[in-house]
Amino acid sequence: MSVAVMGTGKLGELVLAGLLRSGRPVDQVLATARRPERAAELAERYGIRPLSNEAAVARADVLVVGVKPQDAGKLLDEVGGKVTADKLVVSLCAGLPTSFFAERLPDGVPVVRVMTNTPALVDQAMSVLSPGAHATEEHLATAEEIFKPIGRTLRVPEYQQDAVTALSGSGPAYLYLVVESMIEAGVLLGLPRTVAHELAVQTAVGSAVMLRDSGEHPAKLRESVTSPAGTTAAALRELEVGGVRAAFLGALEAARDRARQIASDMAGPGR
Ligand SMILES: NC(=O)C1=CN([C@@H]2O[C@H](COP(=O)(O)OP(=O)(O)OC[C@H]3O[C@@H](n4cnc5c(N)ncnc54)[C@H](OP(=O)(O)O)[C@@H]3O)[C@@H](O)[C@H]2O)C=CC1
Ligand SMILES: O=C(O)[C@@H]1CCC=N1
Repeated sequence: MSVAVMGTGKLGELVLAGLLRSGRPVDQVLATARRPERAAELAERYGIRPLSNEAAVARADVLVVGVKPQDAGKLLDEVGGKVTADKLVVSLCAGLPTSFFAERLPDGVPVVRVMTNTPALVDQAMSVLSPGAHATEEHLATAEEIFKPIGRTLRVPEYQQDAVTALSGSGPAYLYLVVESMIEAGVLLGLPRTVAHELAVQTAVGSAVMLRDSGEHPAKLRESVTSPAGTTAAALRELEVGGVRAAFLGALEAARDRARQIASDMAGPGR
């Protein structure tokens, strides 16, 4: 089964690299790019020969749409009409419902919507799948074959995908901001930047692995760090005064609302 990444940017490249890393033969991994310089970069890095969108649609069994949501309409105008119902379209586009694709593809073409994230780089992605109208169990399993080797997968009903995008799609950025802020705080306290960096990164990695492997609720793990009348309680009070929890609630709502806005901006003919 051959897979084409259509629009190989930051996320598309991670999927492409994951396909190759997971042992898929190089002649079954295809990619398209808009700019010749980008095509050359991908060819050099992965030993593939990027091809046109039209050639990818003709050759691949699975078409992974990696363009920005705002470019998806144009891509579908270009090649959507040539996609046949024996192919599978996998959309990585934030916000866009599978109905957006169904309206621009021939009748019966199956579409699976997937929200993955950048830890795909280290086979630690969280990829969340939802079937569109014509996608069967077999199509979902085919999509999972692409994403399981690069992390965890989960299926949710499509109406949950904007919330998923806000949590795990954008989530790495929130965690990086926390680590970045801890590094700056360490520097403020007088630590050399390299030391602050190492401490913050290893603390993030150790805490994340413990969270996953212990299976404990984060509140319990936080309590076990917080000694009575100790340093952690003093720090946590400042974070609560700063409204960190409320800021996260507001941030995820904003991300969810932005996903909805992207979809409504793209709705209608000619977009
Ligand atoms: N980045 C992330 O963490 C995540 C992104 N996503 C989704 O993934 C998608 C890609 O995001 P991201 O990788 O960040 O964005 P990028 O802009 O890095 O990637 C999009 C790529 O598509 C290319 N492209 C656009 N139109 C065409 C076309 N007609 N034919 C061929 N290639 C084309 C662009 O080319 P050019 O280089 O010329 O601009 C670019 O390389 C988005 O839909 C986003 O919502 C989902 C989850 C996480
Ligand atoms: O910021 C974005 O729109 C994309 C989708 C989720 C993560 N990055």
